[in-house]
Amino acid sequence: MRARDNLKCTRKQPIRGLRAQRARASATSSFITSMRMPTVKFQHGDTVMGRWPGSSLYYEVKVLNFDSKSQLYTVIYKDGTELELKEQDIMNAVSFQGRLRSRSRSRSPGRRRSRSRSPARTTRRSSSRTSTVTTESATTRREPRIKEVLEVRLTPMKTIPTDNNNKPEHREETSAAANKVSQTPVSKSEVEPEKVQNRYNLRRRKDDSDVKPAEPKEAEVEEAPPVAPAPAPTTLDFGGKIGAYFWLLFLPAWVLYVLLQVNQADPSLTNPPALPALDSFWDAQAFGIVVLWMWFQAVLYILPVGKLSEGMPLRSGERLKYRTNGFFAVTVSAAAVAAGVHQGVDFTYIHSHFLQLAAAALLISLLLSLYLFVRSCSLSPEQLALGGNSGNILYDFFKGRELNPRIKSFDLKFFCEMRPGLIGWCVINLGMALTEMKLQRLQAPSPAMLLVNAFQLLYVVDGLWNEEAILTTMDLMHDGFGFMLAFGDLVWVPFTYSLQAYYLVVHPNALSPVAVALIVTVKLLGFYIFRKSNFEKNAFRRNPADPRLSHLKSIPTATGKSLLVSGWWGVVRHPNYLGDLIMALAWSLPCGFSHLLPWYYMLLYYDIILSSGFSHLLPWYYMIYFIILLVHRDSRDMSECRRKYGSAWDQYCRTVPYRIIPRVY
Ligand SMILES: NC(=O)C1=CN([C@@H]2O[C@H](COP(=O)(O)OP(=O)(O)OC[C@H]3O[C@@H](n4cnc5c(N)ncnc54)[C@H](OP(=O)(O)O)[C@@H]3O)[C@@H](O)[C@H]2O)C=CC1
Ligand SMILES: CC(C)=CCC[C@@H](C)[C@H]1CC=C2C3=C(CC[C@@]21C)[C@@]1(C)CC[C@H](O)C(C)(C)[C@@H]1CC3
Repeated sequence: MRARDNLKCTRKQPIRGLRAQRARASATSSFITSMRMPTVKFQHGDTVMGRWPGSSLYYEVKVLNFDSKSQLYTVIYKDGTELELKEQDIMNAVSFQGRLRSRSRSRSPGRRRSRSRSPARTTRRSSSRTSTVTTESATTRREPRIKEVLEVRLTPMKTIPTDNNNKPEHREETSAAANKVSQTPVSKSEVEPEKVQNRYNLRRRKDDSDVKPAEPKEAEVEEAPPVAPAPAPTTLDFGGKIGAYFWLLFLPAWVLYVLLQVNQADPSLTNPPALPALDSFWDAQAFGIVVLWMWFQAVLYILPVGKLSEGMPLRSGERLKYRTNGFFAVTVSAAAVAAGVHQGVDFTYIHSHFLQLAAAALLISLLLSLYLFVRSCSLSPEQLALGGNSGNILYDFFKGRELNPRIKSFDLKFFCEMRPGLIGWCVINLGMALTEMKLQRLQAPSPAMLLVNAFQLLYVVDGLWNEEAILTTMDLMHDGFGFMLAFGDLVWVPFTYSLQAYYLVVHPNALSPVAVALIVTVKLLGFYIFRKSNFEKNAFRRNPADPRLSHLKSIPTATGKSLLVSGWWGVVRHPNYLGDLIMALAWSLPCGFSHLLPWYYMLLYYDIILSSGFSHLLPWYYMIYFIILLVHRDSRDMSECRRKYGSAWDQYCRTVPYRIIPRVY
């Protein structure tokens, strides 16, 4: 009851500025003096800024009480979450604003000009911004490398999921969820913070029904708050610094090795390719073709055709605009390629110069990564991605420092992720189909080749049709743009995702109509799960009140964003990965499953390893890589969401215990 009163009070009486703060403080302090209690910095009822555990985010909170024994303050967030915080993680709203102002003054002259310095203006800004206010903590500012350690007492609590209209979920369902929790405990590593040493004591108000998860409103987002510089990451992905050196050397070498291997007449493991002379990788014409292709895609990207979509709010609250005309780009590209085929352009060149084309793309991705790294050195820490500024040059070069590198409105990360590589992959597949026809003397591509081409084309066209959805993915929202993505987008995707088609050129595989029907069914099932789940998350992130999602339940988080706990996101934590994996299976099946047999025997008889052809692995290459990629991506995302959402994320993990495959993983 008291908590509810406090919450109402928070809503009705936002911070009124220094005078109100002082009046309240003096009234409470005389009360405290008369009670002969030890003096405490913040008083019951004060509206202050409280740091969210494990992050550098501060939210407006109300002080409920102070425990002199533990020296902890109990505070309540606007979504009803109660936490116990140490004094050093709480800031007086006025000094908080002062600090933000002084930071923004010293760091951004442009912003200084656009802001009023009057206290009234300051107060209004702080009270109107009901969602999040972001800054770095005093500790991280002074000592950016200090590991963030917050001693906060949190007790996992039941969060009552609301439906999409923010009505509390039906009681029975809540208790069902609670039962489920006790039956399926979440693993320790999932619940326990990885980077933060926390003792839990997180309480939610008993009655959540009137708590509307605060999604950022347009006006709030437009009033850009000062930006938190990216603190140096405390844990490094991809095996840390040593891992980054390894990947930097291994990934390009691996692609070139695989391409040399598949180029051989006998591509088996027992027949490793001889290292060719360096100049055989270089072909000026192939380089010119790759440059021309990228240029062509860049022109299509900047044409003022199609929608201008808004990205998700950045740490500054700003939202970038993206030209999402991917479907237009793929249509024009298809028309250009069709015209080329009609005019007799020899697309079998792609097959015969695959290695040189890949080497050219590798060179371009390397030059691009160098450019990205150099330009990121002159940026302020606010523009860097979280996780990309470890201070180690090679790690940061690999991981990517700048979050949204742009040349005017040309977004390099968005362009590379969605255009040249992705559309190029389809053109390569077409080249393989035409080569198959030529080498196998066919009138039309084989059914297996047609399936692989059609499935992967559908995947790419779907991605471009729903291009806006990429704006809510990890790469666009969190990852910096560096070698990993530049290489991934421009080399890895087009030149390794097309290996199934490459394989079929010289390894024909006859398919019965039943097999075709089965494979198509698998593909459609995967596609359905992938599309529906991505749609749900994307639509929910764009507009949580979307009427099409009114049947879904969500739980609020202290950041103002909610998490879906029903629908596809209530089945597993990454339903979109599940759909993607099923589709990957359908891409490999047309190449034949008998190739899996040698692998089965390999486990039994070592000597068969030597006689098993590497060619057998090729069609399953994507599937194997993709499982590794998605499992790793899932764990990266888990840590990131744990950091962002704290106990609400734990609650989600308890309610939805499986990550990708229901009841398996
Ligand atoms: N073919 C390929 O090579 C690859 C394909 N992909 C595909 O790309 C797509 C995007 O993948 P990716 O970016 O990795 O991840 P997701 O699209 O799954 O995005 C993860 C983010 O979604 C939000 N989220 C997580 N759980 C919930 C929930 N319950 N309710 C609402 N929001 C939630 C979180 O962000 P927040 O809360 O901050 O909004 C989280 O960080 C997937 O379909 C994947 O299969 C990915 C990699 C490679
Ligand atoms: C080994 C290595 C260097 C890996 C880098 C990872 C990248 C290859 C992938 C990271 C996320 C990706 C996505 C797609 C392609 C692969 C990369 C770039 C994607 C564009 C494919 C089409 C989908 O419809 C998609 C838009 C959902 C997807 C987004 C993520």
